[in-house]
Parts: sequence; C-alpha cells; structure tokens
Amino acid sequence: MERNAPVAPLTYMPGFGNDFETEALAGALPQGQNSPQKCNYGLYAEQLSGSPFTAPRGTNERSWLYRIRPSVKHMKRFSNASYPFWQSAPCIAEHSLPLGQLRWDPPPPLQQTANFIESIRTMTTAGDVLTQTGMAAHIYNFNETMTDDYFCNADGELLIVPQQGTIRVFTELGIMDVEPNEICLIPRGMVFKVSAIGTQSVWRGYICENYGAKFTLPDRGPIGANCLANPRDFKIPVAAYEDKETTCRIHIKWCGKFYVTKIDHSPLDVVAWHGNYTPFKYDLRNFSPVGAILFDHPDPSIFTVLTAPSGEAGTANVDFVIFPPRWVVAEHSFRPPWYHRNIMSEFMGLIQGQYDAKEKGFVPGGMSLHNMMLPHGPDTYGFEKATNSELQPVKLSDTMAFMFETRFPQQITQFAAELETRQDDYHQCWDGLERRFDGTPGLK
Ligand SMILES: O=C(O)Cc1cc(O)ccc1O
Ligand SMILES: [Fe+2]
Repeated sequence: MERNAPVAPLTYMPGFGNDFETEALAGALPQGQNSPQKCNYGLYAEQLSGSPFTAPRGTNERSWLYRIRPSVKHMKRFSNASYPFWQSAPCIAEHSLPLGQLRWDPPPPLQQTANFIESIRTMTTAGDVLTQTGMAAHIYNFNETMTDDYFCNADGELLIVPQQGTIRVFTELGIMDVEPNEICLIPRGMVFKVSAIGTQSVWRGYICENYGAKFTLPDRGPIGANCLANPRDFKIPVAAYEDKETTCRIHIKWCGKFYVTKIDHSPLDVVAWHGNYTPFKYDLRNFSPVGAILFDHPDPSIFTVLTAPSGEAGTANVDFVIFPPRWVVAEHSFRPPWYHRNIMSEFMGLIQGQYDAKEKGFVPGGMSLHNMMLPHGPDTYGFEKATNSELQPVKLSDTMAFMFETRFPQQITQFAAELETRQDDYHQCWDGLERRFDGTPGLK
C-alpha cells in the first residue's frame, strides 16, 4: 500500500545556505531539540553531515532528518554494480586523439531505454576522486523514469543542468521540478531519483560532479551586496516522502565504484527535516549580470553563479559560469571573448540559442573543451563580424551557455574520444584568420 504525501503543486523555501525547517505532517518536526527520547509519529531522528563536525560556523553544514526508518535500514551490504560509462578521476584514457581544442555536437538519439543514472556518460575527469579534489563533466540522455531505483553519490555533489525536458528530482529532503534554464544541486551522500516530466521522447543535459568543497556563492567584491546570483532566488524543497513497501534498489557510487542493494521499502521516507545541508534549484534567468558599460571585455568570472573553492584563495576547484542574455554596449571594443590561453580548463555547454564567440558549430546540447593553456577564442566568422560591425548597443537574447571551469586539466574519456558527434574539423574554425599585419600603421 502506498501512502504518499501529496506532491503537487510543488512549493519551495527561498534562500541560499539558510537554516530551514519543514514538515510534511503536522507536528513531525521536534521543537527545541534535535534528538528527543521519542519522536512524534514514531519517526527516527538522523543527522546527515555535509561538513566535518568541527568546520567553522560559516561552512558547517548538516541537516536533521525525521524518517520512517533510519538509513541503516536502507543502505547496508552492497554488492558490486557496473556503470561503465560513468568514470571518475584519475582516468587517463588510451586514445590517439591529437592534443587540441575539442568540440562535440549533441549525443546521438538513444537506441534503448535508460533511466537518468543509466544514461550518464562521462566526458571529462579532473583531479582525484579519492582525495576529494577536482570534478567530472558528464552528459545525461534518458527516456525512462526512476520508480523503484534510487541513487546516492558519496563521491561528490551533482550540479544538474537540464538542456532538454523538465526533470523531477525527488530527494530525501523533498521534490524539485527543474526545467531547461534552471539548475539543481544534489548534495553529496543524499539519496534521490529522477523522473521525466512531459511527453517528449528524450530528456538530456549536463552534470558537474564536484569532488571538492561544496559550491557556494562567489564573493562580489566591489560589486557590493546585490546582483549576480541573489541568495533569495535559490529554492529549497519542502519535506515530502514516499511510504511504499515494495522492492526497491539503492545504487551508490563510492570512491569511483558502483554498488547496489535491494530493500523492501522506499528510502525517500523523510517526513520532516531541519538544517542547512540541502538540495536546491536556481533559475539562471534570475541571474543579474554586471558587465562592461563603457569599453573592453571583462573576464568571465563576472558571470560566476557558483564557485567551489579549492583551498587556495581565488583558485576554484570548479566554477559554474553562465553566459546569459544581456546588453552589450562597449564602445570602440572587440566585444566577444578575446583570444586567450588559460591555466584553468574550460568545459562548455549550450542550453539555448547561440554563443557569441561561435555562432555556428556550437549548438544547443553540444559541448566544447578548451583545456589548460590551449589557445581559443572567436572563430573566423565571429572575428570578422565583431571587427567590422557598427558598435550600437546590442541585446544578446535567446542565449544561455555555461562553463565548468576547473583548476585541474580535464582528461577526456574513451567515450568522449570515440563519440561519433565529435567534430574532427573543429580546429579549422580558426583557419580563416589571416595575417593582417603589413608593417604599416593604421587600425585594420
Ligand atoms: O572561452 C570561452 O568562450 C569562455 C570565455 C568567455 C569570455 O567572455 C572570456 C573568457 C572565456 O574563457
Ligand atoms: Fe575561454
């Protein structure tokens, strides 16, 4: 028998990193203490710690969960499982691709049924999952809802970036519906499942698996107290639970390996919770960009939505950066990204529309990789256009690109190297950039 808490319409609590409290049944949340001798409704109390107990107050994160069964009843004695396309760092593939800039079209259509977890394909890995440094960039491409299958990633948090189709993410702490142009984050160690919402044939997007310290909001420096991603626009789910006694499977990723265990009930049985270790979602259209309002092109760090620190100040384990719709007004300036080389490694995806440095060839659902110190910048078309156009204020609309930018070089996987949608001719996009220098002065 199923006695599920009602799920629609979904509601959320606003704020980034706040201390929240929520209960799906009245009176389920203990007041004034975390660990009563007996909990209301016969619930079990359990703490989920996302930081060491002793972390400084500003980075100390934990939530208290009041649930039908403690999670020792869900997660014990796992046996081996296999997800051969989900790789972890370090993963140095034996491929023979020349070193250089890389770009892919979207993955080919699915040939079989796959749920969210089964569909994950790793494109790049960086750092080392065992030392909790670095990240992996994955894509997903699924057509089947997870019903009695659940997943838990002990290796890092998952930042999910849908590109096509709305997904429903049911976590231990509640339910989030996430559509393209929104993102969501599932904390390390939290059990969840993903359903497909809507009627299209495929749901696809990108994932950053962050092995390191958690994503947080970047400091704004002289920008001050407002703009960029504002804390109130982060949405945290309210408590919701499943009460079902059917055969369920919990899959776990732990130190780069996969395991599975069978239980006779749902692990999403948290009736009430409080704390600050939570999933969240965020609508990228709420990002308030700040940019050059007179001349020149600032570094893309002004578009950082979330940053995961590495321990070295200003050097991110991974930044999540977007290129949202915006006005471009700079005078006497080359407006698109400049040509550059970077110690950080840049994995990019496109959620919607066009990206100004690469109007053609970089398509929604596609990806590019500009690795540590490898040069890149606008293609020939982008250069010609930006050099010769009249510099009126221009609105870049219908666009949403993003970047996972990490301090560690990104190693491509065998899958990425062999993916049939890899553009073998990508480097030729710069072939038309001819020598313009002729030794005589003058702007050319
Ligand atoms: O390479 C890219 O397209 C991303 C990027 C954008 C930008 O405006 C400045 C630097 C940068 O790396
Ligand atoms: Fe770049």
